[in-house]
Amino acid sequence: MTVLSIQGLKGGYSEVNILNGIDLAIEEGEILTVAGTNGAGKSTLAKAVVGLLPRVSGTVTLNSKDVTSLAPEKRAQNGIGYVPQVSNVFPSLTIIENLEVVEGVKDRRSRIAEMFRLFPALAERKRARAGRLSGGERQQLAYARALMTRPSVVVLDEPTAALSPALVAESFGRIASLAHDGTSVLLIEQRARQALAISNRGAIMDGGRVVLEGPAVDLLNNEKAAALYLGHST
Ligand SMILES: Nc1ncnc2c1ncn2[C@@H]1O[C@H](COP(=O)(O)OP(=O)(O)OP(=O)(O)O)[C@@H](O)[C@H]1O
Repeated sequence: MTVLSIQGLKGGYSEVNILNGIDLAIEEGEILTVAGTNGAGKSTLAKAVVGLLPRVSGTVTLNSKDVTSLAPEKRAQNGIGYVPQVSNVFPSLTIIENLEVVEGVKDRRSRIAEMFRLFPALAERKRARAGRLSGGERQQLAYARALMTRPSVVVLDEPTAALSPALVAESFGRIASLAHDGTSVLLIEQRARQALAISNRGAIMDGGRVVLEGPAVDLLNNEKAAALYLGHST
């Protein structure tokens, strides 16, 4: 079943389009990696999907419902989770407070308990202020916040960007298990090879367009993709 469908998406921050017509779809429990050059429009695509891009045309459909005209809060309530690249937690609030302030959560107590089960490191430090957490803990909290509403799809914008190398593999493992549990993932990543290695499908953006798309394994073996977009193999 298609969970998220993006059709003919164009838009930007002003009258100049950054996205020049994007068509993508993600099935249930699938990870779709979006990679590409710097400035290709990957973060802008993430913003368009979650409702934060000021100017868009085209459609975003979630579980067969057209959510294009919905505000970000409504999209979240409908099942789109988002972990932005920066500002993804409230530094002055404690871990537990960061979870308590997520809007649109029905069974809050049990969801918080579930998040502490999924992220035991957060449970241990639940009264610590988010601003005092390590990069890895902070990211776990950002994931937990995004998962509070039981999203059908989570949009992760460069989740490994601020992590030490030791934590990168752990982060990809966490993303894989999210999808294994049935959550679809739109994964924006600079570490394209590692991201594709845990993905079902991949798309490569350049100049606001998808220039290559297909099964992740095909992209990993595609010489053009490797030479132009995937960088070193480490
Ligand atoms: N808030 C903004 N206002 C105006 N232009 C912006 C804004 N954010 C990004 N842009 C522009 O949109 C274009 C695409 O940026 P975007 O961040 O989406 O690229 P990206 O593919 O995510 O790149 P990177 O991998 O470097 O983060 C760039 O030309 C950028 O300068």
